[in-house]
Amino acid sequence: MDFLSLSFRSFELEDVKPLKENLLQVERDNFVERNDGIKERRRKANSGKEKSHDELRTIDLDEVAWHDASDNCWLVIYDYVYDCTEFLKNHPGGQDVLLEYAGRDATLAFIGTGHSAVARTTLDRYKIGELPPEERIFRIPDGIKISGF
Ligand code: HEM
Repeated sequence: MDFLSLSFRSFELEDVKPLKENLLQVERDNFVERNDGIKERRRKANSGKEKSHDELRTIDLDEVAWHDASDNCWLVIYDYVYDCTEFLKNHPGGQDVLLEYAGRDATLAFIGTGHSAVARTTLDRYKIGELPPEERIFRIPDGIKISGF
């Protein structure tokens, strides 16, 4: 009986060791796979961002002016065009201040109200285009550089 149980135990221990090692290896492989997946998604997201920035649509002031209503509200800030229609109801400063500038340039109002870096980052979500070079007033050679844009 003693001999039997001893030999059974030693068989058990030897059997578990490689199993544990296999499980650890599977865990390691999964981790590497997950990590590679995350890296790949980040790489794609970043390259997408750069691409969309390069391919920004040119929108002139005349087209912007047509979007001056609460269900269709575009703003120009620092020569970029933003579709703020969806953002109107979420703006911490209220809808009215945005609607005052619907369809036109709101750069000085935006800068003048001392928006935070968070607000400037929020802007990125709504960017749809930029003014043609001949209509820009800030982003021209030797123009005023506004930090954060
Ligand atoms: C799409 C453009 C805009 C975005 C994304 C935006 C975003 C924000 C955000 C995130 C805040 C919270 C405070 C902060 O983080 O700075 C804020 C506050 C405010 N915004 Fe805007 N904003 C925009 C345009 C404007 C414009 C054109 C005006 C015009 C005057 C304005 C007036 C205000 C005011 C007065 C507050 C202060 C609210 C308070 O503290 O009670 N915003 N905005």
